[in-house]
Amino acid sequence: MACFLNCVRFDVSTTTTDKPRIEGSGVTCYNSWDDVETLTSNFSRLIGSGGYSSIYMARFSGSDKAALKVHVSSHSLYQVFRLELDILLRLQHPNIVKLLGYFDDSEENGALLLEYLPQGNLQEKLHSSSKQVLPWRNRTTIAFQLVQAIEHIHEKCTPQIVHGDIKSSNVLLDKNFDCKLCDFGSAKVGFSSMVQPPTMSTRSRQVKMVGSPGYTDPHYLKTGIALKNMDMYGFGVVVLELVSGKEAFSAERGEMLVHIAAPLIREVLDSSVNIAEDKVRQLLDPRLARDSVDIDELKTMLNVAALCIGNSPSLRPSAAQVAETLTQNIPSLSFLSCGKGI
Ligand SMILES: Nc1ncnc2c1ncn2[C@@H]1O[C@H](COP(=O)(O)OP(=O)(O)OP(=O)(O)O)[C@@H](O)[C@H]1O
Repeated sequence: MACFLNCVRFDVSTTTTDKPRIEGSGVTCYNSWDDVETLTSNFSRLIGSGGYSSIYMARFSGSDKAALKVHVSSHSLYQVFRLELDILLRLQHPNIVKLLGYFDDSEENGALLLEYLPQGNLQEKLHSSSKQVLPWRNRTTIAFQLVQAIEHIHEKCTPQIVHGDIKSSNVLLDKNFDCKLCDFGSAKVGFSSMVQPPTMSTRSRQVKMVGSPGYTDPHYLKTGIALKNMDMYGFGVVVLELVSGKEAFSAERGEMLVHIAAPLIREVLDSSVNIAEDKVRQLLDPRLARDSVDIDELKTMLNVAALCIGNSPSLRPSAAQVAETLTQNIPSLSFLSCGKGI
């Protein structure tokens, strides 16, 4: 927290005495930095942090828990905040984190008030040393809900949105372990998703600084063009994490999960349903009891992951196709799909 507070500039000129106002969408617009301080009891509890922001526990309407995401104060990061705000103002989906309010000084400082997700992020749930193991049923449900959120931004929003940073730490979990996609700070909207980022060196055709290790589509690294199937690649890696309980990238061993899983993935793609059960189970998270995991469901999850991380982006399935495959092959998901299409 200390680091964050050093970075934020508390500019008195940005503080006005205007009262918060509730906009048409039901989102509250806070006009004063004092309101932000009050919401977080003066930034007293840090609950998460990312590359560009710190997330504090907040109280919304005096009592309900909420999370306040404060972007580091700078002119360039203000654009990241504004992008995330504009996107969240447009989105309403049960598997996408809900925006409750925001503060925007129109120059450098911005904060997003979000619904609070008490179970934290999926990365911590899967890879922390906690004894609590996420059951198989929750893992398949999370995969399905995540792909529904992706389908929503890809297919049901005009203009379309490419999230650009699908990874397990951007998947939050509510009290029932239902998933909510968050962090739209790397998103690309409409035609901007086709534009090469400025970090692209035209001579070497190498993107200098993009993506999260272990999750970034190699095709994006080569071309710098953010397409929907880049999100499907990140999704495929998250499915591999759900299956194996292994991290997408182990800094300790310098190892990527996609490389560890590559031999099995190749076999899955070659032989699909005929692959030997023992072989498939080799990648399964050893913390899951063998008989708690149906072999056909496991094969379906692996098959989906394999197709999503495939080398040829144009052959990757769409989010809608993955959602359909999952519901057709994992019976416990069929009742969830009844509420689809929000
Ligand atoms: N609404 C929320 N409820 C509970 N925890 C949250 C919430 N939003 C974020 N967090 C926590 O804070 C972490 C960082 O959030 P987020 O990914 O939005 O920040 P970021 O700065 O955009 O990160 P990145 O470095 O990935 O760009 C999450 O992984 C999660 O642990």
